[in-house]
Amino acid sequence: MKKGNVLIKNAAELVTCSGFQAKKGKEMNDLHVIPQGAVVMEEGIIKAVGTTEEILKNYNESDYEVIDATGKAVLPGFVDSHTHFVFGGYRAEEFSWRLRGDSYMEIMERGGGIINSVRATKEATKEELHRVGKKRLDSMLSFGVTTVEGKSGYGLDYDTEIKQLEVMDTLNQEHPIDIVKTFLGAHAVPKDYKGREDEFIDYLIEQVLPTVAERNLAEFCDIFCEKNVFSVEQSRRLLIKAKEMGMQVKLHADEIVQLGGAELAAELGAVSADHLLQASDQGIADMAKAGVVATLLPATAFSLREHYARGRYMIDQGCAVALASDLNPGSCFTESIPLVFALATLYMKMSIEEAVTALTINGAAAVGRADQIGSIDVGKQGDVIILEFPSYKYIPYHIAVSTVEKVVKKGVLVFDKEVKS
Ligand SMILES: N=CN[C@@H](CCC(=O)O)C(=O)O
Ligand SMILES: [Zn+2]
Repeated sequence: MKKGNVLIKNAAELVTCSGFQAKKGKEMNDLHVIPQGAVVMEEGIIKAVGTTEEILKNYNESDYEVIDATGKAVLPGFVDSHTHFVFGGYRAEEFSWRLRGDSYMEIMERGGGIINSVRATKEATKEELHRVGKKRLDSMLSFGVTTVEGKSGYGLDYDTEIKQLEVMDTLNQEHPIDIVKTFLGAHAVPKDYKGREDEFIDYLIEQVLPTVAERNLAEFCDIFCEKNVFSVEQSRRLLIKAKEMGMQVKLHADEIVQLGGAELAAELGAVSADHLLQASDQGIADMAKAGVVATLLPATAFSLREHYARGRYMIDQGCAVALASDLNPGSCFTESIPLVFALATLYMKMSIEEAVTALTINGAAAVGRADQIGSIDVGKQGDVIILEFPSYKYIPYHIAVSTVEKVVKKGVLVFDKEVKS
């Protein structure tokens, strides 16, 4: 039997999330569920999808590793489309300061925040970053994540930004989770460039971006477009150059202050704009029109005790919404997909169906891979999860606890809660 040949049968619900592009507005409620479903994968690619009766008529079980999913729901693997999972050090002290009342930006403005992680990441060896990165990927896999986006941004200089991207490259080759790399050299203003932000953007454009693009070290370029970080004009300048060098673009937009990041994302044809807690009505309308995925990060709002992004309103305005963890050492140290589900459904007024879409096909769209992953469709990569419960509705219902029992990646069983190591 060839590697990657799997037949999963008798799924109480086969939640296909069928589609090859982002789902917008009302489409987000449509999960395309097949009761008593089955899926066949050959050499890691989905070959057939249907009811178990149909599939067993046409495929011989002896040719496959068979997984009996009786009483269980099967879904596409989750796509966590916004993380900063490769970083050195921790910032637990800052968390306690925030509990005391200090704000995220106050800590950043007095020289803490991202800059603290930059120092620790510069000091960390590649081996250390690899070890902690792998540990975090293992944890994500246990939550059913099969593809993750990972950003650099804790270097802010050539050597450390490249080091982070290279570590992600190695992990991508070794770990079952696929990693989509994003260059976030403009994540904060380094101390030496305070007040000279334009020169720092010039430095990134002239001295770092060309290597990232030439060596194909990242598919995306991102920027923290925020008051007291990088302006709309600086963001536009960097991202236009990144596009000219063949990269796709994303933005950390309108997180703390309404700056016009959502409007800029639409103007530039960004693949996604992320955070969006303060996005304006006009920005949301522009994003819906331009087809920019709105990537919402409710665990960050929760951790910072901010109000949540207007997910319900964005969907009602016709946006495609994705959800992601935002795993990072500062504003949101969690890889918990169940927490994201709980917050999106309970506090952002998203239906369970919309939340499932946001973490599967729309997560895939947010990393430019909706044609390859994010749904159980013939021709796509065989990335699926099997829950320990019969319906996808158990995901947020079992509050903040993982319901994922098994993970199949490219047709291979890579995580099984039942098998104790
Ligand atoms: N907001 C900016 N960047 C990160 C936080 C990074 C950090 O605090 O280390 C985010 O997406 O939440
Ligand atoms: Zn981020």
